Amino acid sequence: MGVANKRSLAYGCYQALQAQGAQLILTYQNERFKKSLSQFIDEDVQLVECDVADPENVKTAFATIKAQVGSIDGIIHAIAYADPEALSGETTDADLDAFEKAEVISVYSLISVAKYGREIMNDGGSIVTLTYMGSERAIPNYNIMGIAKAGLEATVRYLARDLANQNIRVNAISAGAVKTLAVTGVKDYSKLIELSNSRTVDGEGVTIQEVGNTAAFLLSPLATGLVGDTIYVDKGTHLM
Ligand SMILES: NC(=O)c1ccc[n+]([C@@H]2O[C@H](COP(=O)([O-])OP(=O)(O)OC[C@H]3O[C@@H](n4cnc5c(N)ncnc54)[C@H](O)[C@@H]3O)[C@@H](O)[C@H]2O)c1
Repeated sequence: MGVANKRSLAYGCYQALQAQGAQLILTYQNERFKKSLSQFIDEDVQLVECDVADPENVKTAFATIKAQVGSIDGIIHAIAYADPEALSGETTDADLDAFEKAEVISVYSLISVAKYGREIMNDGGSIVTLTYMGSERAIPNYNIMGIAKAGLEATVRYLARDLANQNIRVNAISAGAVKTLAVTGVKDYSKLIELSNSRTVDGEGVTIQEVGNTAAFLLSPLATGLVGDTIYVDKGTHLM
């Protein structure tokens, strides 16, 4: 869930999972994204509409997936949104509407995805979401999205506890900064990426392939020991 274009972190996940022979289904937000996907995604990959702003859409999307394939083994949730006006200045500038929107799309969506996804998920399944270090540190302009990511990481822990009775694992990847559509909403995002890259072990930013490979690992039985965790995949930025 969350491939917008070839720069998307979810596209790195798509590529990594495809390399492992997974059968993939992509969900897209609306027709505009579907059009974009159809230009570079293999024709045999199923595309299902799912605007997570309304949980009813999530319910419908998983019902559609059930009708098409029966059951699934994993979900990658790579979705977040906040109005660009809320991703600049100070946290007190954000109004309640902007805050609620960010929480609904970036946090509650993981709950609704888990709620309806678990109904069609096989024993031993795995759910992975994408988060960012702005959950723990006050990153310039990240503001309410940092608060949302803190909520998302807490959501991962609670879902991990609750889905354990179905033998489904839930984890998060905390990715380093990568230039994607979502990041361009953050004011001065180029500076953020530059600073982030300058603090990696070799001065080069993490790639979407590296993020995707970790996602493929987390979906696989190699990661059965990882439950409710947030794993940094940022080439060391969080340490420096
Ligand atoms: N790019 C980074 O530096 C970075 C770092 C750490 C974490 N992340 C996280 O990775 C995830 C993926 O973002 P990305 O950077 O690949 O950007 P992206 O713009 O490629 O992907 C964001 C996706 O969210 C989807 N989305 C937004 N609102 C939606 C809605 N209402 N319903 C359904 N889908 C919706 C968009 O359609 C898009 O596919 C996000 O959670 C983001 O916060 C990104």
